[in-house]
Amino acid sequence: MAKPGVTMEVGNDGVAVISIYNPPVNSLAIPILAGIKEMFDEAVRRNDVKALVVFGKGGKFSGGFDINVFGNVHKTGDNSVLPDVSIDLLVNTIGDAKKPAVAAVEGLALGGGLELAMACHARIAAPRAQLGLPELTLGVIPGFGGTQLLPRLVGLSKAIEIMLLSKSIMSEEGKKSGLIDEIVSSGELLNVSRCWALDIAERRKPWLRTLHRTDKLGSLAEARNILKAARQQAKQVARNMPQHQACLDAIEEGVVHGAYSGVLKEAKVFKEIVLSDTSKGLVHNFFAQRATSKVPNVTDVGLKPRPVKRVAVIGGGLMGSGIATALILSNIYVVLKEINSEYLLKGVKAIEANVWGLVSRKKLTDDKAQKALSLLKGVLDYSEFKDVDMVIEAVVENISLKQKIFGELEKICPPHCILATNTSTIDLNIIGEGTKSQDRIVGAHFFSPAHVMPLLEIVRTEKTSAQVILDLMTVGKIIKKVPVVVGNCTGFAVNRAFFPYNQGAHFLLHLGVDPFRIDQLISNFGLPMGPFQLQDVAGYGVAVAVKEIFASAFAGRTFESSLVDLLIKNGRNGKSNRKGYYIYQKGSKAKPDPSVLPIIDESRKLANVMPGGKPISVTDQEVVEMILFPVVNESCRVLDEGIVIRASDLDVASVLGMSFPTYRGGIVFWADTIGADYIYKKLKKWSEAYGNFYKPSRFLEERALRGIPLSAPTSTSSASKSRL
Ligand SMILES: C[C@H](O)CC(=O)SCCNC(=O)CCNC(=O)[C@H](O)C(C)(C)COP(=O)(O)OP(=O)(O)OC[C@H]1O[C@@H](n2cnc3c(N)ncnc32)[C@H](O)[C@@H]1OP(=O)(O)O
Repeated sequence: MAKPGVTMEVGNDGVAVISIYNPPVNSLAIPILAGIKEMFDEAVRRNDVKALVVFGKGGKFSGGFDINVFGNVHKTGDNSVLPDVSIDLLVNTIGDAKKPAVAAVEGLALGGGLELAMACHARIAAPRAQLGLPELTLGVIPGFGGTQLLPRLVGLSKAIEIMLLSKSIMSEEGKKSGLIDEIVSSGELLNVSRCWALDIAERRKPWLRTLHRTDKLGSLAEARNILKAARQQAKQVARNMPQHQACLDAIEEGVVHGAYSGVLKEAKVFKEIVLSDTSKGLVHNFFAQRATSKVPNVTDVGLKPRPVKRVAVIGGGLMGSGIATALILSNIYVVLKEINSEYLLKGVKAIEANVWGLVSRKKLTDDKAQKALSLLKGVLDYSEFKDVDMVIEAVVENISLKQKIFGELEKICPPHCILATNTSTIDLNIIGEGTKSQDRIVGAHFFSPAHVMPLLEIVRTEKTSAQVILDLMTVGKIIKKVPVVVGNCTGFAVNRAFFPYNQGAHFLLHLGVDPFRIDQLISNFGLPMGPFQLQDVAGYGVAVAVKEIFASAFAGRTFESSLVDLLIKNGRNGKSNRKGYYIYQKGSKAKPDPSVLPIIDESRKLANVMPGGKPISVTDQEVVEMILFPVVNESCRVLDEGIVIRASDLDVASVLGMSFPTYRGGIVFWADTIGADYIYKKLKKWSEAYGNFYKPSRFLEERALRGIPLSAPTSTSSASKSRL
């Protein structure tokens, strides 16, 4: 196998082809950048070289700067290891070189990869190459000149859109916007790029130095307006994150004072912002997401995923219809089973509404919608189940009903068929109790709405086979979910770790804190909405259904009140009947409903948890902590019991399943930034004042006392308890 590196071949035509090889994505690791510089310098020196072509081997130009370097900077706090690429390599060596260079782009050119291509004097691309500057998703800004190069090629508005939204475009759109000079087939890519480079060298084509261009920038007044609007937009969509405004600062510097000044500003900001907590959280999340696809004894034992072409979904309710939607959108044939034609029709209509909803939001074309819906068949019996590869049961949370269904499935479905349940709380061993198919019973826990939310918790028992887990992971990826393999317990990883989130909010409310203040503070923290609004949106049925389950599974550390029952008794059902904690009117934002306060007072009286009968006084920070630290505490139990393979899996699950802010890295990562000791002491204090709901877990106490991060791997004694 060839070693990663940069090579150069000089042809008889006088073109030097500089090739990057660093699989899997040709990331620009520091030695690769050094190799590019070395080859460029040599090519410029050599008399037999007239022009250069830069190329990425293996079908990909480059996935950008090596993100591992950011990880190392975050560990050490030393940003001096970041190379000076923008000025030294891209401006001086490539942009201002005495010989022209053409980028031959295929597959992808992202981040530093696209910046390298933009510094060249022309870009030839293969069809459907992915082009983008996704640096902001890593909490940094483009740092190889991107903030200056892109606006000069595609204009300010388009460049800002690509950078601020971290939006990739295809080479076809790149051609229209001026980023790409010509699109040719993959087979012709190198030849056309060589000819183009020679044409520039021999003045048959213009020699355009990107940073010298101003033709796409517009007037200063126009630029100022565009930047002002972008800053406003960034304030709204990227609260609590510094990189969006920082990126605009660098762009503005270049517009006002010229490209070189902009590049210098960019380099300075880049080095500072890489040390931000936001970047630490986002880079952690990047690697954490990728780690979820590595499951010991499943993905490392040479198994091959079996094809899953036909799936039966049982139950056409909210979850079943969402799951069926996700499957047909990814070209998987679905048989949807319901118990009567009325429910079946409702389920099919819900799926159609999901699909056409995507069309109206321009996320799907008409043709693709028709194609997806043609893959759906509604049925009222099991006759179509004889040749399905997988069944996903998504009926109501009723143990005996699920047991009956799995007993029937075992008899009807082919022996290879995976038997999955979408239960969100019930123990899988109980569901499969009466069957002999426990090796193929697995949890496929989707989050609502299932065709939108990206997380798929794959729940396995001690008996689920590795092959079945691998197959479901593969299906998860095909339907564009992030599968996270977890162990079997009440609530699995996400609902288990987050049951104290809702209960903590209710506890605080019963201690006298205003629910609208709680919601505001939690949304300021970065969740899309506060716990009470979320409850309105999810519907009170969920709260009622899980109350008993959690109370018995986690006896002694739960908080229950009569509030939801009282709300329902008073004709409130949350968003579904437009009356909950908030009032919901068409076309306007949810508004706090003061008429809910007497109902809350009644519940407070019944719960009687306020010390001395008086509302407690808490700071804004304490409100957030009193809701999220109990979640950290339960997360500790999840880690201790081995419900997740690694702490970072819980981070990913919390971000994708609970919308915990990605830039905070995930629940465990965030907790470690605060420190186990601080969290332990706070919980201990509250448990003394308000009872066992806050009592620190054994795991948290041990980590706090020993000064070990919560994310550090569990000891062998704990690992031996693993449910995985
Ligand atoms: C100075 C500059 O302006 C700063 C930068 O350039 S920052 C980097 C900007 N680039 C990016 O953000 C791109 C990040 N990468 C991606 O989005 C995706 O990996 C991709 C679209 C390139 C490929 O996706 P996909 O085919 O699904 O493969 P994916 O599993 O994500 O990645 C394959 C492997 O490449 C690694 N990888 C991808 N991009 C990488 C990068 N830029 N640096 C280091 N490793 C990278 C992944 O970690 C993964 O490693 P693993 O197999 O050990 O888990």
